[in-house]
Amino acid sequence: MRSIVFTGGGSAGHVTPNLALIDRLRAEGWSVAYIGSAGGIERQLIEPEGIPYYAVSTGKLRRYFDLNNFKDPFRVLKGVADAHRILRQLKPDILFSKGGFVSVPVVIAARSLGIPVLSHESDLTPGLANKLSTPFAKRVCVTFPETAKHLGRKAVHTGLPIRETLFRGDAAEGRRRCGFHGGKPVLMLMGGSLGSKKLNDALREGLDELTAAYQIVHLCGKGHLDPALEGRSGYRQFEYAGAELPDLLAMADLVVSRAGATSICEFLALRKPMLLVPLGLSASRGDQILNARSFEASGYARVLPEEELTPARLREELAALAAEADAMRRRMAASPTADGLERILSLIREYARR
Ligand SMILES: CC(=O)N[C@H]1[C@@H](OP(=O)(O)OP(=O)(O)OC[C@H]2O[C@@H](n3ccc(=O)[nH]c3=O)[C@H](O)[C@@H]2O)O[C@H](CO)[C@@H](O)[C@@H]1O
Repeated sequence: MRSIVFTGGGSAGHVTPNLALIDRLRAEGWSVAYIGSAGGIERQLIEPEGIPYYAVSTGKLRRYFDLNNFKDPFRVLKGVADAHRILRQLKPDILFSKGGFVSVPVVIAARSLGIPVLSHESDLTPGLANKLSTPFAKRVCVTFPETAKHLGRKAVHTGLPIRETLFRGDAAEGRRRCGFHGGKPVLMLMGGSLGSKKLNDALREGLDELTAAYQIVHLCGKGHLDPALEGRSGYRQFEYAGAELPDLLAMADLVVSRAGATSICEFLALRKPMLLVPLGLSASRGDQILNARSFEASGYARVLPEEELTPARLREELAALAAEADAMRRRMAASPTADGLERILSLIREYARR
C-alpha cells in the first residue's frame, strides 16, 4: 500500500487544500497520516475525518521582537526530533506540506530521512515557512503563475486543490437551512477562516439597506455572533460553516470576502463573482492585497481596499459587482487553473518513492 504524510496548519487556509487531496488519495487506497501541532486548527479539522494525527512541538516564526523568539528555536528543534521519530515509524513514500509554521520541522525531518517532499504555496508571494522549506523540497506547487519567479526552478504552477464536496452543494438545501426564499439574490460574507471584525462591522452597520436588496448569509468567525440579530428575516449568521458550507456556497449569488488564497480559489472554481477586501499591511505582510489584485487583473474580482470600507462604499461596490457578475462568471469559467487537484495528484504519484 502506498503511504503519504501531510503537514500544514496554523489557519484553515493551510489545511482545507490537504483535505481535498486526502479524500482522493484515500479513495485510491493510499494510507494517510497527518502531522500538525498539538493545539492548532489543523487538529480540529483533521481528527474528525478519522485521519491518524500526530502532534509535534512548534515555534512561531515571528518577524518582530518577542521574548518567545528566544524559546522558539528550541521548540522548532524539538519539533524536528518529534517529526523524525514519527516519520521513521510511519515510513511514508512522500511528504506533502501545505505550509504554515508547523510544517518547517516536519519538512526538515523528512528530508533528513530521504523522504521526498512536495510543498504547496497558496499565496502570491511565498510565506516565511515555505521559503525556509523550499531547499528541502523536490518541487513547490504554486497557486498563482506570478509566484514562480520568487521560488526559482522548483516552482510548478498547479493551482490550488479544491475539496470535491464543495462542488456538490444544493442551493435549495442552503436556502432551507437559512430560511431564505428563491426570490431575492443571496450575498455571502466570509472573513477568512477566523472571521473579520472590520467586515462584520461594515456589514452589520449597513444591514437595513443591504437586506432590502439581498438575503445575507454571514460567516462571521468564532466568537463573533451577534445575539441581537438572531432570527432576523433575510439574515443568517454562522460562526464557521462546516458540513453546511457546500449548500451555502451553492445558493450564494455574490460573495464579499477577505482575500485569503484558499477561499478565493474556491470562489473561482465555483464561479462566484467576488468583492475582495484584503487584509491590510498593518496586520499582515500584504499577501492578500497581492492575491486580490491578481484576481482583479484576471477579471475574477473587484477589490475594495480596507481603508475605504464603509457601509456606503460596500453598497456601491456590490451594485457594481452585480452589474459585472455575468461577465465575471464567463471569465472564471475559462480559467485554466481554477482547480489544482488533478495536477497535484499527478505530482504526488510521480515523486512518491517506490
Ligand atoms: C489572517 C491570515 O493570516 N490569513 C491567511 C490565512 O487565511 P485563512 O486561514 O483565513 O485562509 P483562507 O481564507 O485562504 O481559507 C479559509 C478556508 O477556511 C474555509 N472556511 C472558512 C469559513 C467558514 O465558515 N468555513 C470554512 O470552511 C474556507 O472555505 C477555506 O477553505 O491563510 C491564507 C492561505 O495561505 C492566506 O492567504 C491568508 O492571508
